[in-house]
Amino acid sequence: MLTASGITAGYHPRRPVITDVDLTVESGATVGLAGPSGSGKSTLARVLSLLHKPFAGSVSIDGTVVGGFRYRAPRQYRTKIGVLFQQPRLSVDPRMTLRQVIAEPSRANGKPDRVDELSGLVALTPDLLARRAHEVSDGQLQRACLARALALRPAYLVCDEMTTMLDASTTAALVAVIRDYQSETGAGVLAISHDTVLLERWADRVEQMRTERMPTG
Ligand SMILES: Nc1ncnc2c1ncn2[C@@H]1O[C@H](COP(=O)(O)OP(=O)(O)OP(=O)(O)O)[C@@H](O)[C@H]1O
Repeated sequence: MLTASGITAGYHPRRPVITDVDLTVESGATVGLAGPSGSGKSTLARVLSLLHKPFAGSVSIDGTVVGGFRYRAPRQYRTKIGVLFQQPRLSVDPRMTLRQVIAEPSRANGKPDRVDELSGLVALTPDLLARRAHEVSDGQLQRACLARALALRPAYLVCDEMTTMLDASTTAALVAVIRDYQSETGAGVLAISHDTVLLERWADRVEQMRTERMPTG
């Protein structure tokens, strides 16, 4: 289980974006997270991915409270969680080829890269693997980001508006890849989306992010 307990988090200690939020993603389950824009879904996703330190509360993985966030997150926990963001371009060095993007987590962790296997999974051809991030479409780049997210065989996958920039057929293809990965490995998935139709189809249950304060702007 990937669990957030009593999370209060945000970008200014006096104005937290989320207050005392609990959320659990069970192994093998797909949990949807819906809620209005600005309600803090991405903030919670970043806390659960150990990328953002909360003001209060804890994240635990399979029963153990994780001791640190960001660069202080222990590697054995960080690598258990794969993350996909809405805008693949913001999470990729544009000078890297897609092959380098997919190989990066394995290289950084001293593991053999599985680029051929992973690229087959997300249907990226050798021709596309040789292109740089700025030379491919958003959909092709998001396919590479999904392959990268699966590279270390994470026990949990956090998908934050992963499909917002994509057309319907790429969305369906990526969701299918995640479903297959899940049935093979028993991974738990957190799926955040504005698209309630997609969430109803994709998730086993859908949680609502409650709003503490109205979004400004
Ligand atoms: N890096 C940041 N610095 C300061 N404020 C931020 C930052 N990121 C998000 N916020 C603010 O935190 C609030 C919650 O944002 P967040 O992205 O978590 O919500 P969300 O529910 O994911 O919204 P959306 O559905 O629009 O993505 C918003 O008011 C946003 O402006």
